[in-house]
Amino acid sequence: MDVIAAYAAVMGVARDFGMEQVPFTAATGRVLREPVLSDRDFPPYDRVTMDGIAINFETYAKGQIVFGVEDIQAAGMPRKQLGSMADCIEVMTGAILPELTDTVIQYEHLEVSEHDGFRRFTIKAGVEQGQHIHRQGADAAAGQVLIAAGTRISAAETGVLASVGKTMVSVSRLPKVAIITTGDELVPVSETPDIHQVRTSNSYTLAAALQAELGIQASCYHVSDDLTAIQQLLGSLLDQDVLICTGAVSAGKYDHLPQALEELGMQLVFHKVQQRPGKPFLFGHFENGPVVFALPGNPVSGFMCCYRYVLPWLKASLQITAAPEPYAVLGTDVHFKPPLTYFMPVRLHPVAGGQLIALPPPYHGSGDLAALLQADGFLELPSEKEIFEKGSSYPVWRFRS
Ligand SMILES: Nc1nc2c(c(=O)[nH]1)N[C@H]1C(S)=C(S)[C@@H](COP(=O)(O)OP(=O)(O)OC[C@H]3O[C@@H](n4cnc5c(N)ncnc54)[C@H](O)[C@@H]3O)O[C@H]1N2
Ligand code: MOO
Repeated sequence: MDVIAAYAAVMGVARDFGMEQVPFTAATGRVLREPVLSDRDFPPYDRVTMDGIAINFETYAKGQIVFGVEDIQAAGMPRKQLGSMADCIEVMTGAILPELTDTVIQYEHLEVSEHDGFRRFTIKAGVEQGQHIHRQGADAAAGQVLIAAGTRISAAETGVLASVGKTMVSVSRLPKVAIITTGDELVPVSETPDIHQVRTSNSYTLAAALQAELGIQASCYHVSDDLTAIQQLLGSLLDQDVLICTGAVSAGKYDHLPQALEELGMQLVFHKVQQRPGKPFLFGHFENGPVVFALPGNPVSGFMCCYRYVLPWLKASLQITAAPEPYAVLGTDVHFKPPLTYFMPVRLHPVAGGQLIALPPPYHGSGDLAALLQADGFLELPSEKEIFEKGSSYPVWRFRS
């Protein structure tokens, strides 16, 4: 199966994890499931945007430049009204524009003087009618959709939720995800491995990706290379929404995972994708049970499959409105012969004009986890070609922004 077909097959079994109501203060990073409307015009009144005075422009247009001060209108004060067209009201940023005024002049363009105990302002610069007023409804009318359903709530959305008084919001429920690692060569992080052993890292990489990208808190399990033990563990996790396994999925004598999943009743969608890394990737689902991503054990393989398949699937299932994939431009010629889609680790260099130039760091294959430290994403080089010229562009799956 090729990458395009595998991706389509994965997306074909998208699930809905449901919704929940959360306080807006706890909603950052979550996916909004209802449109958020403006409860009133934005701004809700003609808002003064400079500290200074408000006048009626017609008086100024007739040639008057000295204005006596009648009153003051500060932010938070109920609206006042200009008594005489020959006068002004001092106004502060954020205040409602006083009635019968239509123009604001900032203090920097004024000279203050006192006359018979009265304060007066003389205008020292040109004035345009209506200046320094943020008009009622200029940003949004009451009842307008400000945030569409499907938006991932960022700091900007949080501010708008506060502005419209939306204390509780409906968001996608986060799925229950279990990450299962396999392999007798793996030892816990806190232990010193023997020469033939390695510390386990895949569960941490994948859990970190889910946490960072979607705020999902996965639970992690490890099981030895034993068919019965694998079956027991998987059997106890069928109440999860998603199982992400790593390792034991290729052709080795101890690669029991495909058999264990099949015997538990998983419906296999595919096993093996024409890609490097990540060729032994297996995908399936249980009827009324979890969706299963069985990723190859090699650390870069699992990581790539997570960004190319697992995260897009989770985003679709969480009902996030999809953004188009970014492209990057190859900064060097690349040769890749096998008839496989090549996901090449690349560092991305932004250049003037908005392009991203992709350059591969030294990379020694899918066991070379440390190569990712010098990379920002995977450039997807299609299987139909062997030579990829400098200057050509391809989709890039970013894991660092
Ligand atoms: N005869 C064949 N051999 C292999 C094939 C094949 O098609 N035919 N595919 C190769 C490819 S490609 C990959 S990728 C690997 C994937 O193998 P498995 O998914 O079965 O993974 P393991 O054999 O269990 O482990 C591979 C490698 O990754 C290390 N690993 C595993 N889990 C972790 C972890 N949690 N943390 C850190 N490192 C981990 C493991 O130690 C191995 O070095 O198969 C090829 N072989
Ligand atoms: O496809 Mo494997 O993931 O090359 O190492």
